[in-house]
Amino acid sequence: MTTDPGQQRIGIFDSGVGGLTVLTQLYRQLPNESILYFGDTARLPYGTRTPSEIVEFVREIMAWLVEQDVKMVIMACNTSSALAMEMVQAEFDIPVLGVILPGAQAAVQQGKRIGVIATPATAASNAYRNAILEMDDSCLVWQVSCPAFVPLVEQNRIHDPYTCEVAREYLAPLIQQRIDTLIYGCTHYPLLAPVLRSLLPAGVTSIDPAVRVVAAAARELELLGLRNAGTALPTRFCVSGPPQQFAQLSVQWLGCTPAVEKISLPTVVRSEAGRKPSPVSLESAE
Ligand SMILES: N[C@@H](CCC(=O)O)C(=O)O
Repeated sequence: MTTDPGQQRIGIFDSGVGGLTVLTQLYRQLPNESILYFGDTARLPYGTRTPSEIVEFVREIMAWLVEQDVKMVIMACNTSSALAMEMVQAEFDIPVLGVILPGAQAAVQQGKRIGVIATPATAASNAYRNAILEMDDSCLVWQVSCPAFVPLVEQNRIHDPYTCEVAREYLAPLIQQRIDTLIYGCTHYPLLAPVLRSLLPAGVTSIDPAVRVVAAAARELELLGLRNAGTALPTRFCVSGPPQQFAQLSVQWLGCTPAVEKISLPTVVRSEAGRKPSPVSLESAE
């Protein structure tokens, strides 16, 4: 166990390279913090999985991150944030932030006609629609499920003409509705920003929830007295699939080739350390 809690790492996770958009924001806004990045590359994409599969994956990842002694977790994955936030808050006793609320908040401060592009699981969950309407019920929300995007990013086909074609199709109904704001409702999508921006009318503001979630993490660390006063350690990158593939793909966004470890996630058992103890009933407390 680390003695100074400030020096513990912040754990962030995604199915693949999408979380790098959150990592980039962490480097910008919290340069002194040390990060542990996990990409569940053996099981991506998450967006076409069932809700119960997603909850199970997140449970395993959370248990592993707690084992690694992180001081906070940022779910750098909209699909996980949309489907597993409730489970995480009920079962794990460390600060955890998701991307949905910060993204919704940024959008309602920006516009009234809001488009959301997201994975099929996130779109079907209505997490963004519900969060936006709860904050401002005068907003209009259109959600589009974009199943092709994550595989295209993970196959490094961002500049492929086919990607532009697919993006044009996904954005068409939103442009037709004259949206003024577009939420990148998947952390992979800011990596497609050059393509998406070339198709969107100039007046549409695009929202990357990563900016806000990291700002919220900074406030939370401050509040809890968990900011690192020292210098950041190099980011530790871990994946469940081939490490070389992740390293080769991510170099274009990181600007250097990361050292990547392959790890196996633990099978979760209820009484693991760091998890909330199950509530004690009156009978057993007596
Ligand atoms: N980065 C993705 C995960 C997408 C996927 O694996 O389908 C998200 O934010 O939802």
